[in-house]
Amino acid sequence: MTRVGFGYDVHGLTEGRKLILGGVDIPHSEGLMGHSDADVLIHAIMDALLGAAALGDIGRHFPDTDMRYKGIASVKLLAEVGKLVGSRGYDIGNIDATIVAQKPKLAPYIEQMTQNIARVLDLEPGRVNVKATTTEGLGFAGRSEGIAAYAVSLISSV
Ligand SMILES: Nc1ccn([C@@H]2O[C@H](COP(=O)(O)O)[C@@H](O)[C@H]2O)c(=O)n1
Ligand SMILES: C[C@@]1(CO)OP(=O)(O)OP(=O)(O)OC[C@H]1O
Repeated sequence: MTRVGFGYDVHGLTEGRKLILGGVDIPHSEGLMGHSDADVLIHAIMDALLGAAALGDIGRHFPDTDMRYKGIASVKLLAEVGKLVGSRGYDIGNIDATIVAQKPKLAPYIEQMTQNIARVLDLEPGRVNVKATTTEGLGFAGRSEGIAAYAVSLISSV
């Protein structure tokens, strides 16, 4: 059986934090706030995978009240989600994601993000696609108050 999953996440931008997206440390004047490294792209992807497998969401598996996850690299959590989905008898077909950010320009970092995600989930790179868009200055993302990410995934019973 093939199943689809969807994930969405938002984190606010602030000075004094690193900007980590798809496991890539991106030079910028601000970074994302969160209990973890606040990698909003990885969070959306994890929720898409958990959703496809009917396993809830990241808050259920990695509560933001648990100090084990304070400052953790979200790619480590993604590896856990990949194992969990695999342990339930599913293979990941593909992942597609969109980052919504007015700035910085993300195009130079997209390939590295894609490679990181594929490596962590032990997938061929062609099964992962990451995109970026602005909102033409509209809304919270357009005002650079935060960054959002959307993701979908397909998984299939082995
Ligand atoms: N933070 C971003 C946002 C977008 N891009 C790239 O620019 C292209 C055009 O963006 P629009 O919002 O005008 O659609 C988009 O397709 C991305 O390739 C980017 O690099 N970083
Ligand atoms: C990732 C977790 C880990 O504690 O913390 P945050 O970085 O705050 O991110 P969020 O998107 O709010 O999801 C909750 C948590 O699972």
